Amino acid sequence: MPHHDLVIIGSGSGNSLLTPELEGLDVAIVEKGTFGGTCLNVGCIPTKMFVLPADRVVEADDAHRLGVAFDPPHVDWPAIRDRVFGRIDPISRGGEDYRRGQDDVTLYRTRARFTGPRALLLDTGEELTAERVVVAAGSRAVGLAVDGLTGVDPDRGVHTSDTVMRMDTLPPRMIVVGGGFVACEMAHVFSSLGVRVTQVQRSARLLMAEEQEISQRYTDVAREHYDVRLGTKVTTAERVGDAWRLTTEGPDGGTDHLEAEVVLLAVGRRPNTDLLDAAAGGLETHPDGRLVVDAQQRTSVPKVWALGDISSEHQLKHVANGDARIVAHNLAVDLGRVAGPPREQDDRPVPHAVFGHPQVASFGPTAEQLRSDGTEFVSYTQKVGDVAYGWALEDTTGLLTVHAAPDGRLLAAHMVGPQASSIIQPLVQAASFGQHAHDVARGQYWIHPALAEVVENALLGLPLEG
Ligand SMILES: Cc1cc2nc3c(=O)[nH]c(=O)nc-3n(C[C@H](O)[C@H](O)[C@H](O)COP(=O)(O)OP(=O)(O)OC[C@H]3O[C@@H](n4cnc5c(N)ncnc54)[C@H](O)[C@@H]3O)c2cc1C
Ligand SMILES: NC(=O)c1ccc[n+]([C@@H]2O[C@H](COP(=O)([O-])OP(=O)(O)OC[C@H]3O[C@@H](n4cnc5c(N)ncnc54)[C@H](O)[C@@H]3O)[C@@H](O)[C@H]2O)c1
Repeated sequence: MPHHDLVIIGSGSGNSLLTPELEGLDVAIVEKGTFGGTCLNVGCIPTKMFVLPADRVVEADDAHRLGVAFDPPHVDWPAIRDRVFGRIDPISRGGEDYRRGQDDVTLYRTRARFTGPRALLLDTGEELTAERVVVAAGSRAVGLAVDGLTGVDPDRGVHTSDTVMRMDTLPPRMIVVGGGFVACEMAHVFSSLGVRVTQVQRSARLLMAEEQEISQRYTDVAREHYDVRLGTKVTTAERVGDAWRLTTEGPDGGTDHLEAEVVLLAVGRRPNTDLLDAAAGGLETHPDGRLVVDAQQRTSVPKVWALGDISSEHQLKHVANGDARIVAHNLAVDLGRVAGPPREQDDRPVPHAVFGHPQVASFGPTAEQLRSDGTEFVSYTQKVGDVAYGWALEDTTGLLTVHAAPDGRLLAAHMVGPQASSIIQPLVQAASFGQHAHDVARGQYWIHPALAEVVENALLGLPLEG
């Protein structure tokens, strides 16, 4: 039975663990799916590459407000799709070939599950043991339990984000079920590319977890672009010819029927612990299936660490990468290759962005959460349309809300609007380093008349003490 110094389960963020400090170890990587994991192959990177042409279409359509008109776009789906995967697939293959070429790395292209602490059985029948194990097995899209919908079936038009980006042709109609990150980004992409999209969201707004006004504005804009059904759930599904007919129940209890060639299920992701027989490995899990880890990313079993979606409450790539940096360091400390102490998670804010139309970006609690926690705070909302670049953009919907402690510490920022994912970063920095809001605003020049003046003005608007 092969015994390795280190076994890594999952080649997404797990593949970035092998820093120079770990050189020379006998390492095994076990990967059951496409090499490189979710972000590279079916997640962050392809989705954002699809969002870009979608943004172009919306911008061109919107340009009449600036005095410029374009003809309706010609959308070449195979060209759009092949640009994306023509770039990504070779990176995945190259990464796999590189690992195969390393003398001290063994790649097992199959599923692993635990049979005991640091003991694994592969679907090929091979058994492995290891001195150290890192579980980086990620998460997967969940399905929808609805009568008539017998699971994800891309050949019959029932997709998740794993398959929808590789469709041969664009369908005339698509029903997107869900109102979170994936659903909103995909509804933006496919509606902009000419598909008649209906988004079905069981809650009262899209992106419900966002600050209420941001979620409301996002929902209002989405409704201008495609059909959004709020407070609506899918009750049954049936196949009608080449299409799906979904029966829905609306907020007033009334039923309706929606038809589309493609149904995209975007109703959340669950950690892959069940595929791993985590319990057999002695690994404790949270009620939602995540592995329990401490601040050093150690699981409940000695010399077994975990990182990324399998253990994190944030299913975000920058968080998985941060976890991987901690685990790589702590492995090196454990091996005596670098001096301690081990690294720990700190309380830095975790930002996220939704690359829909418009973009949404945020970190920290919403006003509602701050109030229910009894936190003392002050707020200011700066409209994008009220700064000079916002005039240039003719922006009517963008805004940035900042929440701060009365002493000037930034607690949260929530933005909807153009390039929100980048605009918000100076606020993430200020909050991460404990900078005073007014120091950030007045301790530097803000390029005029750049969009970042939204940040400057939001900070200056905060009614702080002193
Ligand atoms: C459509 C979409 C868009 C996204 N966009 C963004 C974004 O813009 N920004 C952002 O920050 N995040 C985004 N995310 C989230 C981000 O992709 C994930 O948080 C991140 O990829 C998680 O990395 P990971 O290493 O934990 O898991 P993964 O990258 O999923 O790696 C886990 C690997 O483990 C393998 N595996 C699982 N179980 C086993 C087993 N038992 N044996 C062997 N191998 C196994 C899997 O096949 C997989 O390759 C997006 C996700 C999706 C689905
Ligand atoms: N830009 C990004 O950073 C990005 C993009 C995509 C995904 N992600 C990550 O991946 C995670 C998963 O994304 P997601 O959009 O699948 O999940 P999500 O948790 O963001 O949204 C799930 C949505 O499905 C709805 N839902 C859940 N169960 C349902 C049911 N039975 N019927 C109808 N609706 C139901 C919820 O109300 C919610 O609107 C995100 O939380 C995020 O961390 C990040």
